[in-house]
Amino acid sequence: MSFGVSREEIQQPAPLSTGQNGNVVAVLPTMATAHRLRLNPNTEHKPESYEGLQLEFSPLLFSSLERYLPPPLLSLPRDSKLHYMRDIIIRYSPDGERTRVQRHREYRRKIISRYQPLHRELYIMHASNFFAPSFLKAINENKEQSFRSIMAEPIPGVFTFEMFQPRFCQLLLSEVENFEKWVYETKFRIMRPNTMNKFGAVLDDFGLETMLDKLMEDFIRPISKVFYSDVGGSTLDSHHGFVVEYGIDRDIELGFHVDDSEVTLNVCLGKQFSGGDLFFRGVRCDKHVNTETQTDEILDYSHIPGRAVLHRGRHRHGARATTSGQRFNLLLWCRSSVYRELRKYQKDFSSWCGECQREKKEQQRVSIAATKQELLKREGKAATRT
Ligand SMILES: O=C(O)CCC(=O)C(=O)O
Ligand SMILES: [Fe+2]
Repeated sequence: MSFGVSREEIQQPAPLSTGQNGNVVAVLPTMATAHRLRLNPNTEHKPESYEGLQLEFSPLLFSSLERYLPPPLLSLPRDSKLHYMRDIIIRYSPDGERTRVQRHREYRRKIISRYQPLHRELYIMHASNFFAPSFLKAINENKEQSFRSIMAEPIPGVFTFEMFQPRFCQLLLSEVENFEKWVYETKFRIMRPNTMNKFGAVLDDFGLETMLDKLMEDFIRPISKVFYSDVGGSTLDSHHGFVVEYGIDRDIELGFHVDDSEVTLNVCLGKQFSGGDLFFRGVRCDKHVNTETQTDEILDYSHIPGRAVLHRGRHRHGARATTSGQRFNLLLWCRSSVYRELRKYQKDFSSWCGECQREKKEQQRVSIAATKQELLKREGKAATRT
């Protein structure tokens, strides 16, 4: 399940980027992600003892639940496992998170019971009707080489490929417009995808959650497992799916930001438009989110209907003004609860953060220079002795 989002604006020192006014980075604060458990317990695993700790639930509950944790979490410190399991228990406890989840469920239930879908065929995954044949073939082959054969990678970590059939794009657009019409006529107060968008609709809220879950699990996760394993690409387990709408009477542009996702799928659905380029400016961890852009991190991409862009959520980006016509894009923010838990303990992000990489290289350069200096000094001393 996913929730409405708010974004937080952060000051950004002037980046080395072309033409964007944005000296602001908008970061989407972390939303509650769906923590997951295994279906069957790992009977080989010997759980820790949680006796003697100040806990609001029985220590035995934690020991029993530990066998259900996803395998990568089992070797974490006891505190971490405790934290993860506590989040799950709280979700099912009387107050707090549970109230929030329940309110959102109630909101969805109301919409789904009142809104009449226009194209029911969209609500169940039908791969051969939805996807371009080249995309389906690559997914079926499920090999890095097959994925690469249909993809362009204009800058490391950003992949673009033909994904949806034109008819699917038209049907989804027409469904979203029908939903918006219903919202207008019934004056139902809906939540927009996030606070930076005044327009657009959360697809999960009006019945498309199951279809989008399938899209993530069967189509995006296999690709992410290959290209984004360093940010939990193989353990994506929840999503936030929505459509954004740009044009003269809609949103115009989208400021510089990072997504609240591990991996983002962004597909242009149409219609006819000019402008609206997506710009990328390097991947950053929390600590480095406001650091300068390097020249080799600059990418400007023009959307093409039916074509997908796949990137890490932490890849800084924004969308320029749509100057005429209307642009609709489908966004699927894919998240991994397991990765988010692990990230709290792992502070080396140099496999994906451009600035962490630069810092690491600089440290290595300094240490090599110091070693060379030391060796030269020793050789110099040895030379004077002989
Ligand atoms: O409009 C676009 O293509 C970008 C949308 C986006 O980045 C977002 O909604 O997070
Ligand atoms: Fe985004």
